Amino acid sequence: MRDTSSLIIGLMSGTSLDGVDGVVADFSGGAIRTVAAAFTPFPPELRSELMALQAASENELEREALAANGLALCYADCVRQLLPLAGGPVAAVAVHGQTIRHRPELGFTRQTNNPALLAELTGIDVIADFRTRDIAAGGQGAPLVPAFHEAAFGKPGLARVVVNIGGIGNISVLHGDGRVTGFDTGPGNVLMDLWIGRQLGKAYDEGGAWAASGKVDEALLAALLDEPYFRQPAPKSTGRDLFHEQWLDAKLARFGDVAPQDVMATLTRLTATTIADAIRDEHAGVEAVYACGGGAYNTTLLRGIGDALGGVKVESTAALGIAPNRVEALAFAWLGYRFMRRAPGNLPAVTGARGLRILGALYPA
Ligand SMILES: Nc1ncnc2c1ncn2[C@@H]1O[C@H](COP(=O)(O)OP(=O)(O)OP(=O)(O)O)[C@@H](O)[C@H]1O
Ligand SMILES: CC(=O)N[C@H]1[C@@H]2OC[C@@H](O2)[C@@H](O)[C@@H]1O[C@H](C)C(=O)O
Repeated sequence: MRDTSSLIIGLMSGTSLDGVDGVVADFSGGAIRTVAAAFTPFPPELRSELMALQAASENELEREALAANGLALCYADCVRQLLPLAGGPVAAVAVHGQTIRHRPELGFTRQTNNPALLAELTGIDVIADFRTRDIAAGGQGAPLVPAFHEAAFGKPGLARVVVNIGGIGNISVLHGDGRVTGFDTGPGNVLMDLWIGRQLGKAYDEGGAWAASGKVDEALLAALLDEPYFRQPAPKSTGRDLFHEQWLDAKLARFGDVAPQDVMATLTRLTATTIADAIRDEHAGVEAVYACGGGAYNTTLLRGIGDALGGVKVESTAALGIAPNRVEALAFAWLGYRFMRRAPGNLPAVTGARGLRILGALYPA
């Protein structure tokens, strides 16, 4: 492996299933610097196949393998956009893959991917499969970003929370004394995206404007909050395996008379409340909350989190120097860098693993 270069490409495609976020990161001299960023949307057929593979279906072995090949083409496309902007030789591509099942309680998680094909297409070392080793060590295999959040945003003496609001939400509590805790809080945008897609044919609620036009239905909110996952102690992680369309429809069944924009306001409040409750349970006196992931662009949601925390300041990670839509790809570049140095990437206090583990597997160029 050419570890003379500290330039790593990180690629993340998350539970929102919108496409691939990529960055070129430079870790020289202990710094964390984004050199370039790119986004490759999924072709609509790939997106709908990846969505279908989230649940059991006919002939899924073959279909998963074919989807993995399609995914590798998208990843390669993102790498091709990034390479001319890198400004030097890239040592490795660190790629998350696409989660299609996450069942740590059964001892597995599946990020579909074809890293061998990506190595073939790019001619660069590929590091993939970041979650399975943590699960093998008894952990959840998720969330993995808290270690990166501490490295990038931690500040001694300050209690900060970083909340990633993608399809699913997860918090990293940086206690300011070196301790880091965190877990998946539940739905981030996944239910909101489902609802606005069904009602208005839009991919998401831009800025949270539609939610802001409705009012929260307290009875529906109580029904949505009546979910054992929210009460389960950490370590815990979740995904579309639990928070899917059927989950939402079962909850909505008794509330057919609630206006669509009020349902939207209530789903937005659900995400805000579960995140705020999780933060409060972890730390009584956080000084600031920084949001990343696409949900950081939803001002109604951020206002909801701040209000639920009694006025704690909630702003995006841009305030700390990293654009919210780049944080996850940067985190996987960082995990790739850790792998190259054979340094552990997991935090047992977060995932529940028996110990620190080196995360990832190498597919040489
Ligand atoms: N301008 C915006 N206004 C409101 N919401 C937005 C905006 N931009 C993005 N989003 C939301 O963010 C989502 C994408 O977020 P992101 O890319 O962080 O998710 P992900 O990485 O796929 O998920 P995860 O972190 O769960 O793996 C979109 O589906 C949408 O709901
Ligand atoms: C299994 C899986 O892909 N989990 C994702 C998902 O998206 C958000 C949340 O659920 C988090 O647990 C994780 O992603 C981030 C990047 C993580 O591992 O920290």
